Amino acid sequence: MTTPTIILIGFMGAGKTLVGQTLAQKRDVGFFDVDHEIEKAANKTIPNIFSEDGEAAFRDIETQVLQQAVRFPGIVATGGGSVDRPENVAILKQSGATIIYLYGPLEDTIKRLLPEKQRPLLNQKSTLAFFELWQKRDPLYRSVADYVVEIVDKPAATIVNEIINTIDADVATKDLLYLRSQIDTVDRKLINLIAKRMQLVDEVADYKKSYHMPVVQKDRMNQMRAALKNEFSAHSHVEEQMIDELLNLLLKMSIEREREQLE
Ligand SMILES: Nc1ncnc2c1ncn2[C@@H]1O[C@H](COP(=O)(O)OP(=O)(O)OP(=O)(O)O)[C@@H](O)[C@H]1O
Ligand SMILES: O=C(O)C1=C[C@@H](O)[C@@H](O)[C@H](O)C1
Ligand SMILES: [Mg+2]
Repeated sequence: MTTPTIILIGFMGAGKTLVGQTLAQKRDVGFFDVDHEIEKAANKTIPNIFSEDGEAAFRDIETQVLQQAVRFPGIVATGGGSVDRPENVAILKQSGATIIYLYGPLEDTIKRLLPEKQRPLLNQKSTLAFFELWQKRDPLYRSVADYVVEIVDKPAATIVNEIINTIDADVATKDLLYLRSQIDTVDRKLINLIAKRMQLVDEVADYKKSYHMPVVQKDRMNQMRAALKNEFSAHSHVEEQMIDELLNLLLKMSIEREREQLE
């Protein structure tokens, strides 16, 4: 049986190269990185192609390499601009390959790229122009993708497992898997936020220790609860009971943590 082609698309920094390499190792198939092949074809780095030959020359080579990539038996990581040209969109759509969009909000992907300084467009463009580019590309990625996988706050290994579950699933469950992919992202965000809350609780404990204040301050707790119920009263997905139960848990955890530090 021939090895199918799986193509990863998405904005720069989404993790197409890292996730693609990990996925290829896990599936024991070959890996083709479009950016890497462009550099080999031009015999220079991407920043040098942009600065010496210009973006249009880069895009010409990208289209040629993309034509080879869609026939590669294994995992393909594209460049972030693979949907910029209508002819590339057509190549991807007609490829018959399984196309996976690694989706993450712009700010999360940019944060990863800032230390690397390897993406010429990130250095050239203003914040606004960069945001516009992301907004223009997002629907294009979605238009060619068979599956969308949420990447935010997930390690590469988790994303790889999600991709494997997604491509091995039947078509009828793909929408359910995307909803679950989004829920998994929200869960990771929640845990990161709770960790941040506990960090603040540690600072409050230090403060209370310095000023010899009691851990439990009933007025403050009642006031927090009332304010949240009031602010979210019109929200169709937030019930009072939910606020009560979540706050009970958060306050219990916080009080225990403060007591450990104060007593
Ligand atoms: N899920 C992840 N968790 C943590 N770091 C990640 C993750 N995915 C990618 N990274 C890191 O983010 C940076 C950008 O990732 P990568 O080069 O794979 O992105 P890309 O989508 O291939 O970008 P480009 O379109 O520019 O080629 C790398 O340093 C990589 O190690
Ligand atoms: O988003 C883009 O246009 C680019 C992304 C990178 O993968 C490289 O292909 C290059 O830096 C351009
Ligand atoms: Mg890459």
